Amino acid sequence: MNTATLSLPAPAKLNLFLHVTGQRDDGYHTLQTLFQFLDYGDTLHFSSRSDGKIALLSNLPGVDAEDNLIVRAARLLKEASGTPLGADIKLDKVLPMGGGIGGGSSDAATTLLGLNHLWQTGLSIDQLAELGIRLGADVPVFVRGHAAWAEGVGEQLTPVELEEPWFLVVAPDCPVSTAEIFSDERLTRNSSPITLAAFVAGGGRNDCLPVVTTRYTEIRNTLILLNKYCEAKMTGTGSCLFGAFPNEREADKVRARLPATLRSFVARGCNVSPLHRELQKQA
Ligand SMILES: C[C@](O)(CO)[C@H](O)COP(=O)(O)OP(=O)(O)OC[C@H]1O[C@@H](n2ccc(N)nc2=O)[C@H](O)[C@@H]1O
Ligand SMILES: Nc1ncnc2c1ncn2[C@@H]1O[C@H](COP(=O)(O)OP(=O)(O)OP(=O)(O)O)[C@@H](O)[C@H]1O
Repeated sequence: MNTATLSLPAPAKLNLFLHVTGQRDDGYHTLQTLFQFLDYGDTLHFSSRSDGKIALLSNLPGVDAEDNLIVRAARLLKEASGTPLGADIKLDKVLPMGGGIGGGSSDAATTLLGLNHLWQTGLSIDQLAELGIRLGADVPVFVRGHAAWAEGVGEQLTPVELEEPWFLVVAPDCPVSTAEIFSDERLTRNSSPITLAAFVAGGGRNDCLPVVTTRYTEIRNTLILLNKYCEAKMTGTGSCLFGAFPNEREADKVRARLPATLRSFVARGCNVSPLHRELQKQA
């Protein structure tokens, strides 16, 4: 039944800053943010099926298969392309969930690009990004695969070239629901827009941070701890915190000083997504 297989990365992202600039009539918030990828993430394995079934062979605790963004992405692509093919999909989950590093969105984007390749459905990146936005605000940047300045709800993307430092990412054992933070009445929703130059000169903050640290003591305490060693920032709506370092050794040194009970990893910032680098090799 299997006709072809493909294994691809689903990397994490960081929001290097995040300003909430307004709220649309549909409730979604308009943002300004800067996305960069990490060379660290989940891995997905795809096998084509001739009987048209979409089967996720790995269980993600707390998420029904039908709600999994991988299955939703596969169904969306199958419907949009009209392919008679299906797929068996396995997920090696590495990224903390509810961490603000975009694990679910990245899994969805890898599924869209992976199956588009495997099924030879021939959709363009623009078409895949349009499908992606239906699954989540963060999916298009993973589909396009380049570090980007983002506006709108995160879908108006301008590719940028940034420095590629090493990051120490710390994941408090404390998943945060994005919807919960965006619905908190204390959230700042009227930040003034800034420019990329202003960010590079040291501007920009994460508007969600005050709400998150008020709601989660564990994240507040982890932020205080990480700030002893570097300028600690939060990605997305949390819970992950990060600091930038000029090389891997410096990042590892700080990591070694953190409590062993605190989940953390060191990864390189990437302007080109590891997914796209891998797909280029397959082309
Ligand atoms: C915070 C970021 O991670 C920054 O990159 C993203 O904007 C969130 O993207 P995401 O996780 O893909 O979020 P979605 O799954 O689209 O949205 C989850 C929920 O968060 C709220 N939400 C999300 C994004 C946004 N710009 N405004 C919102 O108000 C909405 O209530 C939505 O129902
Ligand atoms: N493949 C998937 N991987 C992770 N979460 C998934 C997946 N499919 C569905 N979900 C659901 O999405 C929720 C958010 O997961 P995710 O790990 O993407 O959060 P996040 O990193 O905070 O995302 P973002 O930064 O995009 O807000 C999970 O709690 C889970 O219920």
